[in-house]
Amino acid sequence: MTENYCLSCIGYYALIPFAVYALAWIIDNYNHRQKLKVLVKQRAADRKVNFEWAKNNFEKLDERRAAEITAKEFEELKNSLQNGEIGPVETVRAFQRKAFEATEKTNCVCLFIQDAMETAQHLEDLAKDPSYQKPPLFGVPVSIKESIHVKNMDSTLGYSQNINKPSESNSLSVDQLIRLGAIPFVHTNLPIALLSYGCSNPVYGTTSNPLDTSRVPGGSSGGESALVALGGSVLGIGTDVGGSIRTPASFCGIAGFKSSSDRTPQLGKTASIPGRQLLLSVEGPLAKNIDVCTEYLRLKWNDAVLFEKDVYLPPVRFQYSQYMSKEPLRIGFYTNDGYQRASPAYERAVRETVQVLKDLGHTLVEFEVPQPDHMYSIFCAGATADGGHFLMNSLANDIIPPEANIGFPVARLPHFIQRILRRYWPNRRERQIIQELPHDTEEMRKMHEKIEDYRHDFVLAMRAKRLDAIVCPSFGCPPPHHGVPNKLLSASSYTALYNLIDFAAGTVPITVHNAADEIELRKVKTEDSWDRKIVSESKNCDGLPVAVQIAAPPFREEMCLRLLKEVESKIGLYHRRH
Ligand SMILES: CCCCCCCC/C=C\CCCCCCCC(=O)NCC(=O)O
Repeated sequence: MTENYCLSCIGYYALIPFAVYALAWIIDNYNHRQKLKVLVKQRAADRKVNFEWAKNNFEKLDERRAAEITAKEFEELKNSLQNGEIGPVETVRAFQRKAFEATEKTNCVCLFIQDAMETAQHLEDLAKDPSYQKPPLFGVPVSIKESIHVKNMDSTLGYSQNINKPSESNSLSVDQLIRLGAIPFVHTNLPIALLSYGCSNPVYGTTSNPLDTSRVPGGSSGGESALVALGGSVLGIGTDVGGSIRTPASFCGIAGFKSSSDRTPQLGKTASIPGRQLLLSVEGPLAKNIDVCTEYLRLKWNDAVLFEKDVYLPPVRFQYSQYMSKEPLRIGFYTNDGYQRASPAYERAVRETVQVLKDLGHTLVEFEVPQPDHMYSIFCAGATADGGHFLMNSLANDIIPPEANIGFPVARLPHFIQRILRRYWPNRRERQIIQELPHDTEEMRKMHEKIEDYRHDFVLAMRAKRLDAIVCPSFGCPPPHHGVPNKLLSASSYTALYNLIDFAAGTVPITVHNAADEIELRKVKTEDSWDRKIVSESKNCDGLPVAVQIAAPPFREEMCLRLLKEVESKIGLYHRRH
């Protein structure tokens, strides 16, 4: 009896270290969260002061003059700054006002970059010297996605744990923009961790679509698309690893372009998942039309200094011969990628584009995406890189409001449970994704091999039909309501494919959702919750823009831009309206 009593006492004592450890963990966690909450509050207060500063600053410029300046299209703005009709200081002030109004409507600006005023004043002083040669973007204010480093500004990526960690230097792209005469003047909003096409985070809140504020502006460069669409910036720089330039551009009715990864530097931005091997995040432009994107890329690729600063960047200049060519091309097209049927309006947009390209003398050939289920599953594996380990740890370390929640709880489970789920998870498409998430180095190596093999298969499929480029939907559905993107991964398959195979790809808006699309929607068959969400989110969106996507192999960026321009000039929304 006594012996039994002693044994059970020892048993209880043995639990004490565990209890102490658990208690310490709970206290630590609580303290950590409290600290984060303080940081978030502090940032909200600092942001208020920052916005007040911007307001005081732009109010120094007459409102009518500001409106005159911001009404100018990119080319006209550039020329007016070149010929001295307007100056950099007043131009920054004019765009600050417009960006301020845009953020009142959509919450698209994180912070105004205060150094912009100094840069503008410096340019103005330089221009007083008659021998000064104005650089090509002299005085043009540009907006920068928050994940791209700007000296003295945080790149939080929407994590509260990253508040008050300012960048020590500019990213290469920001440095280059300044060298070209441009003035980075705002940092724009994004979804926490960047891996979403919504746009919500605990630090700066939720950005809305300017055309329907109950819907998302797209992501992750959603602050950019909302701002540019509202005229608060003539050129925005975003990043794209699964569609984060093209999706927000499509959702807000503007143009967006991402090159293949070899044509843009990697230095100076914080990637959603650092150390990712094959799915590299790519910086690129968002603007009201594709000409502005092209002009920016022309200047970017013709700047020899860029290639000196990043010795790993292949020194490939802007390829005028591709861009100016009038040679008819063979172009593949599909309305359905075989993974996720897109809303009818996107299918119609492809059919209308195909007709336009045929009329222009190109040959259009139907194309089937090889192994679509495999394609999207290995994309998810490649985009998260380590089975979601880094992502889930970073998220677990933060405070995530429900509308910003991008977590996929499966990745948080112990691997032996995930291995069971790989077999028995009820939803087919989710099961396929879980099966590809790597759990050890061998699986990770195999994942990379699968991506390389898939790239090769895709190129062979294009070669078999002798294709130069591909036309397809820009996305699976119209901008969904806030909170939906993270429950509807599959709609991103149309953009994700071109990151997986590292092609150049761009989108231009060419039509709007209409009543006939909604009638067509009634015929759509649904298999799972993703299909059903596509259908429900495609309702009541009359008038929202619909874009088309054009993609081309790496180092054929300029050919891709040429085709986007041809389509936009014929049926593009803005060309038709203005
Ligand atoms: C049960 C399902 C398990 C799901 C595993 C999901 C992995 C999620 C990966 C990708 C989601 C794709 C959404 C695409 C968003 C675009 C991201 C982007 O381009 N970001 C830009 C950047 O990182 O620079």
